[in-house]
Amino acid sequence: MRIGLFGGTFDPIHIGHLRAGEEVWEALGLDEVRFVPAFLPPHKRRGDLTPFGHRLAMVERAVAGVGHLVASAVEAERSGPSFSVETLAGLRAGLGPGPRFFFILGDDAFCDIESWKDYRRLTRYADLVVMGREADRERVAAVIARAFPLHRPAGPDRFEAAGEGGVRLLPVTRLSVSGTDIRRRLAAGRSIRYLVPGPVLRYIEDNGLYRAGDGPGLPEGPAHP
Ligand SMILES: Nc1ncnc2c1ncn2[C@@H]1O[C@H](COP(=O)(O)OP(=O)(O)OP(=O)(O)O)[C@@H](O)[C@H]1O
Ligand SMILES: O=C(O)c1ccc[n+]([C@@H]2O[C@H](COP(=O)([O-])O)[C@@H](O)[C@H]2O)c1
Repeated sequence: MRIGLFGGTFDPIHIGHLRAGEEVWEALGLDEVRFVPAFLPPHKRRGDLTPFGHRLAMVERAVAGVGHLVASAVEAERSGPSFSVETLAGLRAGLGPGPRFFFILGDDAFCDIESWKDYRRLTRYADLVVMGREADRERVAAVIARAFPLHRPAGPDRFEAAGEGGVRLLPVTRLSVSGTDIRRRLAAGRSIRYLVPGPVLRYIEDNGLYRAGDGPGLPEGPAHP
């Protein structure tokens, strides 16, 4: 079984994440892509982070009825930050050597990977799939060379090392949508229709999320500079 794991804060999940997950599923012939909301995102210590239960509920609604896209609560109730290497090691321990995992992340997140916990161990448990634009290929290749020095080019967009998961660059459509922009629009009382799936929009409205003054998600400015 080939399982994609797409981690994120997902505050909220939006059409950019969903379209990217769909394209990775299709391009790599995966059985499923699991969207994994981080219980405590290691690098996003926003005081206004929406509670995990709401972020997971929005992911569940976003993928409902799509068999190959799945919501995963694997990082729920983790004590301390949700380090990806621990998530992958836990999944591997639970499921054995059978499934092949593909950890999916954007090139923005990947270019920061040298600050992640035990990042070199990630390829012990999974292949890394870096979604990005062709234009950013050189920048990503430079990070791969530094962060995964044992991985050697094995094709234009693939890097491999013996006995390890590979690292590959995969161009996907990057819709110009972000959680930050969505939270700002909602805090300003503006529409986010069509930036998130209808059931996610309804969930946000029904639960009063991201509203100025009383919601749990009230960004004052960029989530990160
Ligand atoms: N529009 C998009 N298209 C494809 N991938 C995206 C897009 N936005 C974010 N990602 C990727 O999804 C993963 C999770 O992102 P995250 O949940 O932080 O979303 P975000 O929209 O960037 O949120 P925020 O604006 O709050 O930082 C990261 O690997 C990121 O690179
Ligand atoms: O393991 C780490 O040290 C680590 C540091 C930063 C981010 N991550 C993971 O990367 C994914 C995207 O994170 P973010 O902050 O861009 O939403 C999400 O699954 C995070 O848990 C993981």
